[in-house]
Amino acid sequence: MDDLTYMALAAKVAAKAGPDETYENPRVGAIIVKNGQILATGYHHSFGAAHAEINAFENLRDQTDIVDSTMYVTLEPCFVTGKVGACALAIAQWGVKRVVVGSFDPNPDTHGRSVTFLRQAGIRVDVLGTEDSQILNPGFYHYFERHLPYVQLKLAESANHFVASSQGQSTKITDRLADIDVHKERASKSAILIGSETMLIDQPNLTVRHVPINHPQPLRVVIDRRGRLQNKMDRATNNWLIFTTNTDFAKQYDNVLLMSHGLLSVLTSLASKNIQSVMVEGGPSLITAFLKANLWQEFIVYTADSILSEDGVPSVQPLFNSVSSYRVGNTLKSRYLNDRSVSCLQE
Ligand SMILES: NC(=O)C1=CN([C@@H]2O[C@H](COP(=O)(O)OP(=O)(O)OC[C@H]3O[C@@H](n4cnc5c(N)ncnc54)[C@H](OP(=O)(O)O)[C@@H]3O)[C@@H](O)[C@H]2O)C=CC1
Ligand SMILES: Nc1c(N[C@@H]2O[C@H](COP(=O)(O)O)[C@@H](O)[C@H]2O)[nH]c(=O)[nH]c1=O
Ligand SMILES: [Zn+2]
Repeated sequence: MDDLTYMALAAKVAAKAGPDETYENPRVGAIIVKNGQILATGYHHSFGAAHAEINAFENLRDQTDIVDSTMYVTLEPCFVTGKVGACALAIAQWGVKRVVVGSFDPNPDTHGRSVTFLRQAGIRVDVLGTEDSQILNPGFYHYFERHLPYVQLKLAESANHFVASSQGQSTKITDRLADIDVHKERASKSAILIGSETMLIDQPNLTVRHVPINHPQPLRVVIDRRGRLQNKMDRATNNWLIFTTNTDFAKQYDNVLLMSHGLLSVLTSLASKNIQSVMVEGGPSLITAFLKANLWQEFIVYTADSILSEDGVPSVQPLFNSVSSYRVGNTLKSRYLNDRSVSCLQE
């Protein structure tokens, strides 16, 4: 097998973890090859857990076999010690002869540094420049390359395209199976964002509850330009972040921030708080504003099989073709991408 085939295999191994499990960490796969034989594979299972390279090493039947082997890894090994030790340092000590990297790490803490370090340690390093890692981790690359959170818009609608049964009403649309899927989507994000009307009408929790997580809950964010939540601060306590243009409101609370230039300034502010990805969970007015401002990367719509009254709150109809559409139980999940270069391999 050639380098590209081994790398494609490493990407498949990386995809064994879901984005809801690795959260703000990238999904990474590694393969150890010697004399044309795959000796071990490994991947990053979950946020804060051992990295792919370490797991591959641990999975070797005989760890002395690592000497003079080739390690294929979808993403440049990490250079700095974070939640776990730096993989580049471990690899340099193992006696690996060659490291084949799929893509440079976009994180400036590592970018190019591990490749240089391993070469200086006498290891041959080849960077293939394959796209697997970008496809596996669109949010991770978007955040570090564009310095803005990856924005996923999301709505749940009835079969006849309404998001609520009437104005001022909260309506449960999705069933249990779809809710589990929604919560997996939530679990892969750093923050969940809603508009003020949704906050006032739905009084939502916006937590991950239907799937287990071993990482922090997403930050809950509301855009409330007029400051209508001013007298309802019992719900939006310190755990929530509120963006407003109402200076009096912003002066009163530490978790209420002034937004100066519309939605882009909200995203810029979130990026400065290390928020890598945001799920915008409605309502339709806010989703439309993100679409119009072209400040989105992905839009998912859950279409239930139920019918709501024609007096309901209309959903947002995407004017582009979905890149994937499949059933989650009785619900149709459609995914639309703004940047067609980002594929949907993460499913
Ligand atoms: N089924 C589903 O998936 C969902 C259904 N819903 C339902 O939808 C209904 C509410 O819908 P909707 O009124 O659209 O609610 P939104 O949550 O979108 O809130 C609307 C408010 O958002 C703010 N807003 C609008 N445009 C912008 C902009 N460009 N920049 C910043 N803020 C903006 C405005 O308030 P201000 O000017 O004060 O900032 C506006 O009044 C409810 O019935 C709710 O139950 C809600 C979410 C999801
Ligand atoms: N009604 C509706 C959704 N509505 C969205 O979910 C929020 C409620 O979240 P929580 O309080 O955590 O359950 C609500 O404010 C709105 O943003 N989502 C869905 O997947 N399906 C649904 O039927
Ligand atoms: Zn690492």
